[in-house]
Amino acid sequence: MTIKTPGTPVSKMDRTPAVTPGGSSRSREEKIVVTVRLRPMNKRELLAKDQVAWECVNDHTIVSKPQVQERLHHQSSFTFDKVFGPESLTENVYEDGVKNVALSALMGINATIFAYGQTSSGKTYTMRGVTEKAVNDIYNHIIKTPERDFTIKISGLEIYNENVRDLLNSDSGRALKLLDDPEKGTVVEKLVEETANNDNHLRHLISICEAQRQVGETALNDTSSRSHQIIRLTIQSTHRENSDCVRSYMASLNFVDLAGSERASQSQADGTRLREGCHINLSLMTLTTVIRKLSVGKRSGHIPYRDSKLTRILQHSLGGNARTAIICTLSPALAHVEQSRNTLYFANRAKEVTNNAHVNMVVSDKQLVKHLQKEVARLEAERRTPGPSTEKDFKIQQMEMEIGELRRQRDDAQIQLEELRQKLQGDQQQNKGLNPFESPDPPVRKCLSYSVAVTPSSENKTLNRNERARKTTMRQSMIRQSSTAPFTLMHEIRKLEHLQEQLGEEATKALEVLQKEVACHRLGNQDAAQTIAKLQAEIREMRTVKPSAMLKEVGDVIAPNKSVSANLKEEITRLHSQGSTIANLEEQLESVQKSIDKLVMSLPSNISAGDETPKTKNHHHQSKKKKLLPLTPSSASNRQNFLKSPCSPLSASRQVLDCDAENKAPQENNSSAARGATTPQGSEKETPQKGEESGDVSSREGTPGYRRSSSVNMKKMQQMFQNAAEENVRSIRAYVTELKERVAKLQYQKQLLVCQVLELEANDGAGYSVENEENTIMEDEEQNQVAWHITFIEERQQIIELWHVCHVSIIHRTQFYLLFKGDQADQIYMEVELRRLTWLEQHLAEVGNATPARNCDESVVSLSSSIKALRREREFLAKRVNSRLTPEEREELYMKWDVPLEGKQRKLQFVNKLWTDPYDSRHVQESAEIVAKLVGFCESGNISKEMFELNFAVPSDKRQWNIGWDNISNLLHL
Ligand SMILES: Nc1ncnc2c1ncn2[C@@H]1O[C@H](COP(=O)(O)OP(=O)(O)OP(=O)(O)O)[C@@H](O)[C@H]1O
Repeated sequence: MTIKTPGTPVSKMDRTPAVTPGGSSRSREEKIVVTVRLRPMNKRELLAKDQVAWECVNDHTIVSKPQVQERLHHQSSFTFDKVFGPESLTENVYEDGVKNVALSALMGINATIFAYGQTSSGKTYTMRGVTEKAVNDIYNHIIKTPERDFTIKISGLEIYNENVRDLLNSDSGRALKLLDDPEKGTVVEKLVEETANNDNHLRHLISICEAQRQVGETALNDTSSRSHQIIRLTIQSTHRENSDCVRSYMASLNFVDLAGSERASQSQADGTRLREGCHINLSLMTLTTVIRKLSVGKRSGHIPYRDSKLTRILQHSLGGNARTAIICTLSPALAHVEQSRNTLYFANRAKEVTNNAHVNMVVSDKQLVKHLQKEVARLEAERRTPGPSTEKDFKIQQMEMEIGELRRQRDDAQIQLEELRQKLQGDQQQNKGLNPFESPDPPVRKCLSYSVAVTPSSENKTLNRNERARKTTMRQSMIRQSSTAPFTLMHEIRKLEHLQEQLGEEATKALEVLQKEVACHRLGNQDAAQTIAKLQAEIREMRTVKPSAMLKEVGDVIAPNKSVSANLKEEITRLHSQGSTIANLEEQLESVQKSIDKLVMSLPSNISAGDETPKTKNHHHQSKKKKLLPLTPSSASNRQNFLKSPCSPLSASRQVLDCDAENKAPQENNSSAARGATTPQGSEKETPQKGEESGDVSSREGTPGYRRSSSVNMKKMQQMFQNAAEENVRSIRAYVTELKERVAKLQYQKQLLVCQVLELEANDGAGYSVENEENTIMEDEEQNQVAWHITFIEERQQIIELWHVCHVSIIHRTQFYLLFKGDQADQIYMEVELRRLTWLEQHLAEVGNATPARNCDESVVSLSSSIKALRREREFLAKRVNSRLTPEEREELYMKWDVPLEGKQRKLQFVNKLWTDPYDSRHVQESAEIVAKLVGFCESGNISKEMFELNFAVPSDKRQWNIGWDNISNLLHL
C-alpha cells in the first residue's frame, strides 16, 4: 500500500468555498504558529547546582538572565505566539498553542504539530500530552457531529539514521523507500495504515508506535529518542444523509516528535549514540536550513527539502498546504544555554514561514462513477442525434438562411442592373441625332467624381478589364446623351454596381464564417467523441485501479458540478493565464532589472571613478552573485573589497567630501563635511538635475558647475549610500550565516565520516555504500581534519586501553583525557603518548615481575611496581574524597557507583572503581571528572598541554617512562 505524504491532496482539490475553522476562505496563507516551552530544572541539573538561564516575562516573551547576556553577547529577548514557563501544564500548551491547528484537520485542512529542541528539553513529554489531548478533542467533535461520518486512519514512522521504519509493522524490519510521485509529492512506500475503530483503539495504535521507537540512554536523557517520529492521522468525513453530495473532507494531522539536537561532548555520545547523533544533527540542520530559507520568503531560491528524509516527508508542512504549529522546548539550565539560544533562533526563523493551507475535498469514487456514467450517456446521445436541437446546429441553420437571403438580394440586384442596361440601350437608340456640340462634360465629370468618391478602391479592385472597357464605351455613348437622363441612369448603375460588389463581399465573408463554424462544430463533435472515449477509459480504469490512487485523475477529468467541456476550457484558460502571468512576471523582472541598471549607470561617476573602479565592478559582481560566493579564504578578501566598495556609506561619503574639499571654499567645505558626517540622510533641499546625475563629474573637476552638482546630489547619494550600507549589512549577515552553516555542515560531515568508519569496522567493510556522494567531496584541509578526527578517536581508545593494561596513574589518565579532546594541535601529544605506552606495554611484557628495570633516574619499572604505585595513588585520592566532595555528592556517587552505604572503606572502594573499564566511554568520562574533582584539576586552569610534552621523554631516548605515584606528587602541586 502506498500512502500519500502529509499535505498532498488525495484527490482533486475543490476550491469552492468550504467551512474552515477560521472562516470560509478558499485557501489561507498564514504564518507557522510558534510557541516556546521552558521546562523546569530536572534532577540532574539541580544536582549539578546549575543556574536558571531563562525567564518567561510574560505570555509572549522569554528573556535570558543577566549572567547569560554577558556570556552570550547576543539577543537576550525573544517573542513568540505564546511562551510557556516551567510551571505551565501540557494542557495549557495544547489549548493555547496548538489546538486550533490540530483540529483544522477535522475540516479538511492538513495540520502538523512539531516539537523541536535540544535533547532532554521535553519534546517527547510535550508531544505525548498534546497527542493525547488532540485525540480526545477529535473524538469529542465526532460525537458532537452526528451528521457526518468520520473515518480515522493512522500510520506511524520513524526516521532512524536516515532510514524510514514503519512503527506499525516492526516485523518487516527493513527501511522503507521514499518515492517521488509527480502528483502527490513524496510518498512512503508500503507504510502500513490502520483504521481506528474508536478512540481507545486509536490510543492503542499510538502506543504501539511509541513503543517501537528507538530510544537510548545518553548522559543527558535516560530515555532519549534517537529518531524522528511522525504519527499521522488521516481524517476523512462525509455527510451521512446527503447522498447527492459526492464530496468529503480529507486531511492529515501529523504529530512530529523530533529527535533532539545534541552535542557529542554533552551527551557523551560514542559508538552507536555518536552515529545516531550525527544523523540526527544532520537532518535537523537541513530542517533549519529549510526554515531559514523559507523565512526569507520568495527571495530564498532553492529550498533543500531533498537534503534529508525528514524534510522530504514534511515538505508540505513547511511552507505548503498545511497549518503548522511548532513547539520549541528549552532546558532552563545555564549549562545548555547555547543550545537553548540556537533553539530560539530556529523558532524566530520559523515565525516568518508562511504556509498556504486549503480545504481538501475529495470526491467519493462511487458517486463519481455514477456521475461520469450519466455524463457519458448524455454526450453520446448528443453526438448521435445531431439536429436543430443543439445550439450549434441552430446557428448554422440561421446562417444558411442569411446567406440564402443575401444571394437572393444579389440576384435581384443583378436583374435590376441588367434591366437598367437594357433600358439605357433602348434610350440610346431613341436619342440618336442629338446635337453633338452640346457638351456633356460637367454632368459626366460630376457623375464620375461622385462615383470615385464613393467607391474608389472597390471600383479599381473589382472591375476587370472588360468591365472597364464596357464602362468606357458606356461613358462615351453617354456623352452623346441628353444632360439629365444619362446622369440619373449612370448614377443608378453605379449604385447598383456598388451594391452588387458589397453583396458579393458580404456573401463571401458570411460563407467563410459559416465554413469556419461548421469546421468548429465538426471539431467539437470530434472533441466530444474524444472526451467520451477518454471518460470511458477513465471509468474502465476506475473499476480496476484502487479508488484512492485514482481519485486525483478522476478529479482532473471532471468536476462534479461542471460539464466536461467547461472543465477543459477552464483548464486551458488557466494554463494560458499562468503562461501569461509568468511572462508578465518575467517582463516585470526585466524592467526592474533595467531600472536598477539605469540607477547604477546614473550614479555620479566620481563615485565609481578613479582608483576605486575595480572595486565598484567587484561590488556589482558581488551583489549579483552573492549567493554564489565561494567560501574559500579568498572570499574573505573579496568580501572586504565588497564592503569597501564605493557604494558603502563610509567610502562613498568620504569621496563626496573629498570632491567638495577640492572645490569648495574652506568654510563651505567644513559645513559640508559636518553634514556628511553627522546627518547621513542629509538636509539638502535641491532637486537633483538630470545632467548632473548622469554626467562624468570627474571630467568636470575644476569647472564651476562641478561644485554645485556634488552638493545638489548629496541627498540622493546619501540615500543610495544608506541603501548600499543596508545591503552590505544584509550581505554580511547572509555571508556569516553561510559560513556558519558551512562550518557546521563540515563538522557534521566529519562526524558522519567517523560514524561511517566505525560502521565499516563493525561490518568488516562489507556492503557499505556512500549515500551522499557530494558530501564526500571536500577540500584537502577538510579531509585532513576528518582524517585526524578519526585518528584521534582511534588513538584515544588505544591509549585508554594501554593505560589500563600498564596500570598507569589515574591522575595522569585524567589530565591527559580531559586536556586532549581532538584539536589538531593535539596530534603530537597523542602520538608521543601512544609510543610511550606501546613501549611500556612491551617492556612490561618482557620484564614481567621477575626482572625489574630501572630507568635513567634509577626508578624501578615493572608490572608490580606500577600496580603498587597505582594503589598508593588510589589511597591518596580516597583520602581526598571527604574534603573535595560534599556529603550529598558523595551519597549520590556511592549510589551510582554501587558502593555500599555503610562501611569504613567506602571511599577507597569508591576510588577503586574509577578508571577500571576502558571500553565504556561513559565510565571513562565520569571517572575522569571525579578524579579531576578530587585532585582539584580544572581543564582550562592549572595544567597545560605543553607540560606533557616536556615531562615525557620519547622511548628511543631509553629513558623509561613511568608516571607512577612518585611523579604524581609533582603534578598535584600544580
Ligand atoms: N515540562 C516538563 N515538566 C516536567 N518534566 C519534564 C518536562 N519536560 C520534560 N520533562 C522531563 O524531562 C525528561 C526529558 O524529557 P523528554 O524525554 O521529553 O526530552 P526530549 O526532548 O524528548 O529528549 P530527547 O531528544 O533526548 O528524546 C523526562 O524525564 C521528562 O519527564
